[in-house]
Amino acid sequence: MTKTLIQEEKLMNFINGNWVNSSTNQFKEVKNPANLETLVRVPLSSEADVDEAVQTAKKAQKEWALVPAPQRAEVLYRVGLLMKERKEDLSQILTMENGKVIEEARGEVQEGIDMAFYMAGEGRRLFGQTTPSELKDKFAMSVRSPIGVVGIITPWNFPIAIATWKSFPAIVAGNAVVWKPATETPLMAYELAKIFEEAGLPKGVLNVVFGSGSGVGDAMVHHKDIRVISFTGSNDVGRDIAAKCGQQLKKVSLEMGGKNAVIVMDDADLSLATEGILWSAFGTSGQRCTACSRVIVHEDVKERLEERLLAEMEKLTIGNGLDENIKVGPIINEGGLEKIKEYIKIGQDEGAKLLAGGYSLDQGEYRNGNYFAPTLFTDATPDMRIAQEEIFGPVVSLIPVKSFEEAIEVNNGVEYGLSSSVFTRDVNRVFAAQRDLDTGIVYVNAGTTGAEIHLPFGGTKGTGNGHRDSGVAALDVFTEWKAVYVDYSGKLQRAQIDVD
Ligand SMILES: NC(=O)C1=CN([C@@H]2O[C@H](COP(=O)(O)OP(=O)(O)OC[C@H]3O[C@@H](n4cnc5c(N)ncnc54)[C@H](OP(=O)(O)O)[C@@H]3O)[C@@H](O)[C@H]2O)C=CC1
Ligand SMILES: O=C(O)CCC(=O)C(=O)O
Repeated sequence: MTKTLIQEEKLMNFINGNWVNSSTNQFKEVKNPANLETLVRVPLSSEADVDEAVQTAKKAQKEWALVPAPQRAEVLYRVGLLMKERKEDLSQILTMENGKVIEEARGEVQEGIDMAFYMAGEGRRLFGQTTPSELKDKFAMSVRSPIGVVGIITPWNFPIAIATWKSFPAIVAGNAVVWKPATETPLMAYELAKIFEEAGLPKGVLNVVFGSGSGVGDAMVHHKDIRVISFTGSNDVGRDIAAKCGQQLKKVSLEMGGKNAVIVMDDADLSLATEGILWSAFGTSGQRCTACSRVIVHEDVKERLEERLLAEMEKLTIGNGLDENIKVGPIINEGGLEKIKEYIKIGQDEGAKLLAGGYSLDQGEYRNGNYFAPTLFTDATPDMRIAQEEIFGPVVSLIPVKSFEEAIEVNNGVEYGLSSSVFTRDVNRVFAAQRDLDTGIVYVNAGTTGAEIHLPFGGTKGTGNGHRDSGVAALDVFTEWKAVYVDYSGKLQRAQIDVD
């Protein structure tokens, strides 16, 4: 019944406010990971399509930048209202194309709605600074200026939320956007573009070009008129994009992988910790950049935690996320499934003890989908590959430690720095942990996922390059600071001279 929500058989690009065919006439089938049913065909566009979108965006941006920011914000406000009105349909389509369970899909769509209203508010803020001048009768201030055409490249795991984290601040700040969504999940992009169209966004301010990373994504990275690239995805691709942008002196914001840990101290509420681990390790089938894939546990509570986790894992229902009773949905595709299987073998070869899961499900009702059982390793050591590398699946490894200090060291001993969490009742440890955990996000007595949109989202070290999505911080990616001096003395005054 829900498949009827998808009205198109083939998608088109959205350029200059029109739905247009790609120049290649080539398509890829998009499948529902829960049953491998074909949902839609997505165009594989070309460099020429990217160029058309950029030229149109460039023209539209000049006008858009002159629209007062509070009016730009009104469009976002209407986008938020429309998203809210269509929340259930959007959530079901999201579950079909991505596989995440329906309650999580609703949560993701809600993030987009929240972002729309939050960024609409920015239209009446977009604060700059005023500051005294060194000279008499002179006024000094700094203002945020739009940058021009921005390119956003988004992944499949949060196909609507991440797009809103990037496109909403870009648009409210007066930029025009060219967006390449992940090929696996084009339907959310199609739906969001339709909503923008209905909300009255002027033609050309948002353009969507579907296609592969190596085709469309790379063409965007190299296009001289795209002045910023905001990317979320894997580390390899992010590094490559950063190098190419560096050569062109193009601003680039990167949000990449994670190897996030929950620390469970000897004084923790174990029932709460179990719940936090379960939700952040197996929610979205572990396919979150913030997913918990390590549990750093004090040796005194290790066995009790293992028992609790095993008992709760048995209750996890696996299947098609459209069923409200399902807790763990499928893996996005065959490639993702294979990668997880490889890591199970690596973990076993390294000597970690497999306590639960470790296999894919391919019989009976699971025959036509990409399902993997929630998996628990224990007695992993910090240097093992399963404790260092991003798996992007429902696999979590317990690493025993002897002290709080060791726990912090193990947490920080990975190349990534996105999210971390500590379960403890000791207020001194809470404050020391939030200071010493080298991650962009720290949770206390909660799992590693569940970011709120008005706080900065991103990580340290190999997770990014110092920029942030979400919150006011996102505006820094999509604006340039301009310093403005107004001299009203009526004479030429010179700063930077020695007045003594
Ligand atoms: N830190 C964060 O905020 C987040 C990080 N992630 C990370 O994303 C990864 C999973 O996403 P996944 O989609 O597999 O990542 P990828 O890096 O493969 O893809 C991300 C996006 O980049 C595009 N792309 C691929 N190659 C290129 C290229 N050479 N030039 C330009 N664009 C390109 C992809 O296109 P196409 O779809 O066509 O391949 C897709 O739109 C995980 O590592 C996860 O940790 C995910 C979410 C949040
Ligand atoms: O879990 C969160 O807080 C957000 C996760 C996310 O955006 C991601 O994994 O891409």
